[in-house]
Amino acid sequence: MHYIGVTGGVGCGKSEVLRFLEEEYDCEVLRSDELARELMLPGGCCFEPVLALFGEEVLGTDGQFDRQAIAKKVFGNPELLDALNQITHPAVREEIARRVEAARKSGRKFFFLEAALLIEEKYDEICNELWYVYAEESVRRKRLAQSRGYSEEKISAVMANQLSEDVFRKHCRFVVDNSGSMENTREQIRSYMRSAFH
Ligand SMILES: CC(C)(COP(=O)(O)OP(=O)(O)OC[C@H]1O[C@@H](n2cnc3c(N)ncnc32)[C@H](O)[C@@H]1O)[C@@H](O)C(=O)NCCC(=O)NCCS
Ligand SMILES: Nc1ncnc2c1ncn2[C@@H]1O[C@H](COP(=O)(O)OP(=O)(O)OP(=O)(O)O)[C@@H](O)[C@H]1O
Repeated sequence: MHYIGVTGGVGCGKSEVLRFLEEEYDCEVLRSDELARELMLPGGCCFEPVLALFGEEVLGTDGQFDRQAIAKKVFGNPELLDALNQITHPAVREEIARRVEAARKSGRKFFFLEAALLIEEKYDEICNELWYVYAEESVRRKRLAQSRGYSEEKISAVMANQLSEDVFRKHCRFVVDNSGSMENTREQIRSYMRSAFH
């Protein structure tokens, strides 16, 4: 099984790329943001420790975490973001390993893992290769404002906690430029897949 990590900064198009891969190839895909979200639900292994870190003020009326309230706190405060990461990352890492093993046993050809933090978390040592989904910053800002209503300040705060384009490029074997249409992006991926895994 080829184990491929898909990374890139906020709003570059990782989720769109995974959606395409899921449709087109015999693969299992895993979105680590989604997994972290599951583990932070009431009853999940990260719920109590995260609650202890932030207090009841980050709980919504439904008893689940209010992600916006947490984002507001952590993206302007590196120590607090670090404390959150220390709770979520080991749990996410363990669950990823379990799911990769299950996919391997089931005979899948590819496993795609999506995460913004693959390089920081040293997944280049764990995956067979990393891909970088790149898109021009102005394009990312426009898409995030339109689709998620993110403010300029929120986007800047998240970007300030992420790696520079140079570092992403240095660690990744394949760079897909998602600044244009999704069809253009799909063609770049098809072409790489043909040449790398014919
Ligand atoms: C801080 C939270 C509540 C913000 O939620 P929100 O829905 O507003 O934003 P979203 O999850 O879409 O993330 C926005 C952007 O920030 C990036 N990001 C998310 N968590 C982190 C982090 N811990 N460190 C750096 N960047 C991060 C995301 O990849 C994305 O690019 C949420 O991201 C979270 O619970 N993070 C902790 C879990 C985690 O570590 N996730 C990363 C994958 S392991
Ligand atoms: N090529 C494209 N053309 C038009 N819109 C796009 C394209 N690629 C992505 N988008 C849109 O841009 C937004 C951000 O893309 P996406 O959610 O895939 O980014 P992401 O990298 O997964 O973000 P995050 O880092 O927050 O997880 C989405 O609304 C998505 O539909």
